Amino acid sequence: MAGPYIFIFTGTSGSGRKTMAHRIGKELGIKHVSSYTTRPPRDSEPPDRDYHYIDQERFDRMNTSGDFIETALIHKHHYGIRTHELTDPLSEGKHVYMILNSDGASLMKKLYGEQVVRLFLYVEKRTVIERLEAKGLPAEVINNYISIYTDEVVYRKQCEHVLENLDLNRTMMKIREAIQSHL
Ligand SMILES: Nc1nc2c(ncn2[C@@H]2O[C@H](COP(=O)(O)OP(=O)(O)O)[C@@H](O)[C@H]2O)c(=O)[nH]1
Ligand SMILES: Nc1ncnc2c1ncn2[C@@H]1O[C@H](COP(=O)(O)OP(=O)(O)O)[C@@H](O)[C@H]1O
Repeated sequence: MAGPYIFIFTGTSGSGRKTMAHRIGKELGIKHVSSYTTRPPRDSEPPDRDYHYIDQERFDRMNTSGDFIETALIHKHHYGIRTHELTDPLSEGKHVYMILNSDGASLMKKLYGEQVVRLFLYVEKRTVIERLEAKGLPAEVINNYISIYTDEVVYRKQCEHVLENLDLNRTMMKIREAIQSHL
C-alpha cells in the first residue's frame, strides 16, 4: 500500500464534489482538509463545513508566513491549503480528502505522486444549471461555473477515476468502490 492516501475530489464546478466528498468522508472516516478562502460564505453554507472563511488581510498574512502548500485565485477570491493541516494527519498514517480545482489537483499529484488519487466528478452543463437554480444559487455564481466548464472537463483524462454524478446513491457506490480499491 502506498498510503496514507490523499483523495482529491475534482471535476466540473457544480457537479456535486462537496456533497459526495463529505458523505463518503463521513462514511469511511476519512478526514477533510479544508481550504481557507476569502470568498464570503453563501447563504446555504454553514460555517467551517466546506471552507475556513477568512478575510484578505489574514489570507495575506498566512501566505507571507509560508503557511500554504498551495494557493489559487478563482473568480477574484483566494483559496489555500494550510501545509500542516495536510502533513499532520499524513504523518499519523491517516488518509485525507480535499476538494480542489484541476490546478490544485495537478500540483498535489506532482508533490505526492502515488499517494494522490483524483476522483473526477462531472454532470452535463444543463444538470449543473438545474441543480444550482434549485439550490437558489445567484445567477452570477452559476454563470461563473458554466464559463469554466469546457476548460475543467478536459482534466478528466488525467484523473485516476472519472464518475458521472447522476443518481446520488449510485455515485456513492462508485466512489466507495474507487476509494476501497486503493485501501
Ligand atoms: N487549487 C485550489 N482549488 C480550490 C481550493 N479550495 C477550493 N478549490 C476549488 O476552487 C473552486 C472554488 O470555486 P467556488 O465558486 O468557491 O466553488 P465551490 O466552493 O465549490 O462552490 C472549486 O472548484 C473548488 O473545488 C484550494 O485551496 N486550491
Ligand atoms: N447526485 C445528485 N443528484 C442531485 N443533486 C445533487 C447530486 N449531487 C449533488 N447534488 C446537488 O448539486 C448541487 C451542487 O453540489 P455541490 O456539492 O455544491 O457541487 P460542487 O462542490 O461540485 O460545486 C447541490 O445543491 C447538491 O445538493
